[in-house]
Amino acid sequence: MRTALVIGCGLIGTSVALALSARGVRVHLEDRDPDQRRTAAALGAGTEEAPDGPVELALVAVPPTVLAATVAESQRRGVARGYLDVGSVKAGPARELVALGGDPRGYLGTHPMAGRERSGPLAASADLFEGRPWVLTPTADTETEVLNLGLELAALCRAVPVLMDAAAHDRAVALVSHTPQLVSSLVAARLAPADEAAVRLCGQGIRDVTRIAASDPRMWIEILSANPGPVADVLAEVAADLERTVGALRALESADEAKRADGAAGIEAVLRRGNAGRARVPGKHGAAPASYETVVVSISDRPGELARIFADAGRAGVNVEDVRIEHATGQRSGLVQLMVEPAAAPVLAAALRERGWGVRG
Ligand SMILES: NC(=O)c1ccc[n+]([C@@H]2O[C@H](COP(=O)([O-])OP(=O)(O)OC[C@H]3O[C@@H](n4cnc5c(N)ncnc54)[C@H](O)[C@@H]3O)[C@@H](O)[C@H]2O)c1
Ligand SMILES: O=C(O)C(=O)C[C@]1(C(=O)O)C=C[C@@H](O)C=C1
Repeated sequence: MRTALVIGCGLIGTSVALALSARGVRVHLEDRDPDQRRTAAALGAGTEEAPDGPVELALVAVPPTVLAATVAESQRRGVARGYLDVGSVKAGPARELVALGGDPRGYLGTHPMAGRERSGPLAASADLFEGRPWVLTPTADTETEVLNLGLELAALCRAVPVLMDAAAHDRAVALVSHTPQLVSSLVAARLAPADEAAVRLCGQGIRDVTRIAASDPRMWIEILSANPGPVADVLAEVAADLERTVGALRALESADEAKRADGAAGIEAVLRRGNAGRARVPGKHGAAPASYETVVVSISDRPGELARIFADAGRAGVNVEDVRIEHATGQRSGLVQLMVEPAAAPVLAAALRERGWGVRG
C-alpha cells in the first residue's frame, strides 16, 4: 500500500495514520473538525493536503452513527479503490451502507480490538494495534482486492487479522468489550456520591476495574445503541449472578451454621468461575511492548503552544509516539512529556532547545 486517506483524525484514525506513515505510506488526513486534522498532521500522522486522485485505501474512523453515511459519501466521491471502517459494531453499519446506496463490493467492515479511554488525536499512538486482534468481516460481496487491503492494513499496523461474520462479531464484543464497559461504569458510579474518607483509600484494584469508566459517554451511547440486544443478553446473565451473589453474602450473615456454609460455597463458586474466565483472557500476542524515551518540555498555557511544539518535532523529523500533559497547579504553565523512539530522544531535545523551548534534563 502506498497511499491512504484517513477520514476522522481521532484516537483510532490518528493511530492508524501514525502506523501507516511510519511504514512509508503517504497518508492524507480528513476530519470535519480542522483542529483535529491539524493536530494529527502536526503529530506526524500525515498530510492535510487532499490527494491528487484516488488513493488505494480510504479508512473511515468516525463515530458509529455517521460511519455508514461517511463511507457512502466517500464512495460517491470516488476517493479510493477500497473503503474500510473501524467501527466497534459491524452488522448495522453494513446494512445501513446498502440502504444508503453505497457499494458493498468496495467496502470491508473492520474493527481493531485496541483502544483507550481517551479520545482525540493527542491520545493516539503508532503502536496501539501491535499484537492485537483486528477483526475483518468480509461478505460474499466483498471484492478480493478490498479484503487484501484489510489484511495489508492489519499487517502494517502489526495487528493479528481475524476473519468473522459481522453478527458473530457483534455478539462477541457484547461479551468482551461492551458489557465490561457498562460493568466498569456501574462500579465507578458507586464512587460518585461516596464519602471522601472512603474514596481516599482507592488502591490498584479499583483503578484496574474502573479505568474504562473514564471513556467518552457520547461514543459509548452510540456503540451500545448499535448493539443493544446482545449486550442486554450478557448483562442479564451478570444480573442473575449478582442476585445469587447477594443471596450468598446475606447467608454469610446468618446465625445458622448450615446457611453460612452455603453462603461461603456460593461465594467460592463465583470467585473460582472468575479465576477460570480470567485464565482464558489471552495475552497481547506478537510484538514486544514498545519502550519509548520521554523528552520533557515546559510550555506556557497559551493557545497554539502544543501545535507549535509538534510542528517543531515534525521539522526535526521525529515522530511523537505518545504525549502527556501535566498542568502546574496555580501557574499558567505546564510540562509536556513527549514519548519518542529512544534513538530520537536526543535529536528531539537538541532541536527543541535550538528553537528556544525549555527542555528538562
Ligand atoms: N475508542 C476506542 O477505544 C475504539 C477502539 C476501536 C474502534 N473504535 C471505533 O473507532 C471509531 C472512532 O473512534 P475514536 O475513539 O477514534 O473517536 P474520536 O472521538 O477520538 O475521533 C472521531 C473523529 O471523527 C471526527 N468526525 C466526526 N464526524 C465526522 C464526519 N462526519 N466526517 C469526518 N470526521 C468526523 C471527529 O471530529 C473526531 O476527530 C468509532 O467508530 C469507534 O466505534 C473506537
Ligand atoms: O482499552 C480500552 O480502553 C478500550 O476500551 C478498548 C476497546 C475494548 O473494549 O477492548 C473498546 C472499544 C473498542 O471498540 C475496542 C477496544
